[in-house]
Formats: sequence, structure tokens, C-alpha cells
Amino acid sequence: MSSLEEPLGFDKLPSMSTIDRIQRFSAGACRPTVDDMGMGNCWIEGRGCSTSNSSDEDYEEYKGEAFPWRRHVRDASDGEAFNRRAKSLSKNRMKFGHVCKSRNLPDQHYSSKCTERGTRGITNKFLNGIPKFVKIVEVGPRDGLQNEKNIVPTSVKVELIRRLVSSGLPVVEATSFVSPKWVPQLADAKDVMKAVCDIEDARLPVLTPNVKGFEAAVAAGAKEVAIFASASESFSKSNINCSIEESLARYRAVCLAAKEHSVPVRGWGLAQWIHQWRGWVVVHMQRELQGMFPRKMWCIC
Ligand SMILES: CC(C)(COP(=O)([O-])OP(=O)([O-])OC[C@H]1O[C@@H](n2cnc3c(N)ncnc32)[C@H](O)[C@@H]1OP(=O)([O-])[O-])[C@@H](O)C(=O)NCCC(=O)NCCSC(=O)C[C@@](C)(O)CC(=O)[O-]
Repeated sequence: MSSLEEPLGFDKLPSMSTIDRIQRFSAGACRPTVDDMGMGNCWIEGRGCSTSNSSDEDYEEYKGEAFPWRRHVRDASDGEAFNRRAKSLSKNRMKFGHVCKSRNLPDQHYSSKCTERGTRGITNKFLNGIPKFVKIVEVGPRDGLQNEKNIVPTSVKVELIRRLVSSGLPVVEATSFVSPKWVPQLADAKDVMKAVCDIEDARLPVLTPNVKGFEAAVAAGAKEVAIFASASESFSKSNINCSIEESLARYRAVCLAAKEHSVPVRGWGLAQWIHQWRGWVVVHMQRELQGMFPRKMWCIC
């Protein structure tokens, strides 16, 4: 999400017809087809999903849903689609082999280990580590706009969310139900949510730091929420005005309320990378968050 130092107006956004013309931004183009399930997107997924401890669980969660691109993912494990994927993978193996052979020139010595068997082994090892599913959450309308110097008009936020969804993004974090005194840029959360809650083909989670925020979000039509706990006492205090333990107690209450309303919860673990040295805090927080919703995803950042 690029920074919007100037107030955002419709004239500054590309028109829908421009977006339509650029096919690679269209929903169909962005969503993976079965053919794309070969090495193409493996390069992205192959980095592993260690920051999200439950990509497979999340995949299970999504399998039952009706978004077209998810159906592609699910179908890829079935009959013909599986064969196509296998073919695509073997094509890529061949490409690997070709690269290795071309390097194996008499006067070049760095490819002695690059036998076909070795290449297959490396390829298999690489492919085995690939998660079945990676969830991408677009957070621009919330994370991007909460930092804007100027307050973006509600109608522009709504249009931004609609266009992000129509570009093919399946999950767009729409806004935050936080204190308007703390984040005045998102004081219109209720209006934004009311205007976008009818959008189909996408999930629109919102941040809820406490039960008050959760209740306001659900009343405005939110069908999914996110909580955000910090591994750093100072960051927790400056972000949500409470200690780590207090934040976990609040989130337990949010999760209980969410369970009652059958509302899915996603958890953010904040400042964990920079606080890895305080390993016990991170482990404690991760356990606590996991205990709140063991089959839901939570992310580390
Ligand atoms: C958490 C609070 C609310 C505690 O704020 P507080 O002041 O400690 O709360 P309080 O319970 O003492 O209440 C104070 C006032 O806030 C109101 N209030 C209380 N709760 C709510 C609510 N949910 N919605 C609306 N109003 C609320 C409450 O009604 C009261 O109003 P008053 O009586 O004074 O008129 C506050 O600290 C807050 O809103 N913080 C903002 C947190 C935030 O949005 N941070 C940014 C998101 S995290 C992030 O960006 C990182 C992330 C996720 O993007 C990952 C990354 O990129 O790294």
C-alpha cells in the first residue's frame, strides 16, 4: 500500500475501465488456475510458512468455502488436475536438468555434483516443504490508512476496498474498531463496514482490541475479526494501553464472544521478530493465542 500523503480523491484512483483493460489485475488473472499450480507459484510458497503456524489448518478452513480460486486449490489434489500438476512439475524438473547440463562444460568445474539424481533429490526436498496453501491478507485500508496524515473520506475508503476485492484479493482487512481518540483516521469504522459488508467473494476482517470493539464490529456487519497482541511490554502499552497479560485477558474475552457469535478470529503476534531474544515472552504469547483458537491462523510480525 503506497503512502497517501495527499488526500485521496477518486480522480487519483485508476478508473474501473482502466483496471478492466489491464487484464493481469483482473480477478481471474490474479487467481491461480490449476496450471499455475506447478513451479510457478511454488517459488512463492516454497519459502515455507513458518511465520504462520497453521497454513494447512487454514487451508482446511477454506476448503469448504465457495470462492472460485479456492476451488482451484482444492481441485488440484483431485484426479486430472493432479496429473496436470505432476506433468507441470516434471517439466520443471526437466528445466532444472537442462540448466545443470548446460553448465557441465569441460572447462567449468562447479557442476560436478549436479547429476540428474541429485537435482531430483533437491527438487523433491524443495517441493515437499511447500505448504498446500498460503493466505494473503491485504491490510491497506486498515494498516495503510491508519497512518495517513490526512483523514481519507469514508466513500474513498469504501471504493478502495471494493477495488481491492475486485482485483482478486480474497481477504481485505477493512478497518479497525478501536478508540477514535487513539486512531482518528479510522473513526468511521462503523460506516465503512456497513457500506462494504455486502461485498461477496471476499472476507473483510476488522481489528478489534476489546469486547467493545468486537460488539461494535458485529453490529456494523463484520463477519470476521482480528486481534493483535504484542510480545513487547512497551509496545503493548503504547499500542493498546495495557500490559501483555491484560491484553491476553481482553483477547480471551473477545474470543469467547466471537465463539458465541460464530465469528472467526485471526490473531496477530506483534513485535515478535524484534523480541525473539525474549523467547519466553514469545512462546508464552504464542501458546496463549493458540489456546484461544487452536484451529485458526495467527501471524507473527
Ligand atoms: C485499545 C484501546 C481502545 C484502549 O484504550 P483505553 O483508552 O485504554 O481504553 P478505555 O477502556 O480506558 O476507554 C477509553 C475510551 O475509549 C473508548 N473505547 C474503548 N475501546 C473502544 C473501542 N474498541 N472502540 C471505540 N472506543 C473505545 C471508551 O469507550 C472510552 O471512551 P470515553 O469514555 O473516554 O469517551 C486503545 O488503546 C486503542 O484504540 N488503541 C489503538 C490500537 C490500534 O489501532 N493500533 C494500531 C493497530 S496494530 C498495528 O498496526 C500493527 C499491525 C497489526 O498492523 C501489524 C503490523 O503491521 O506490524
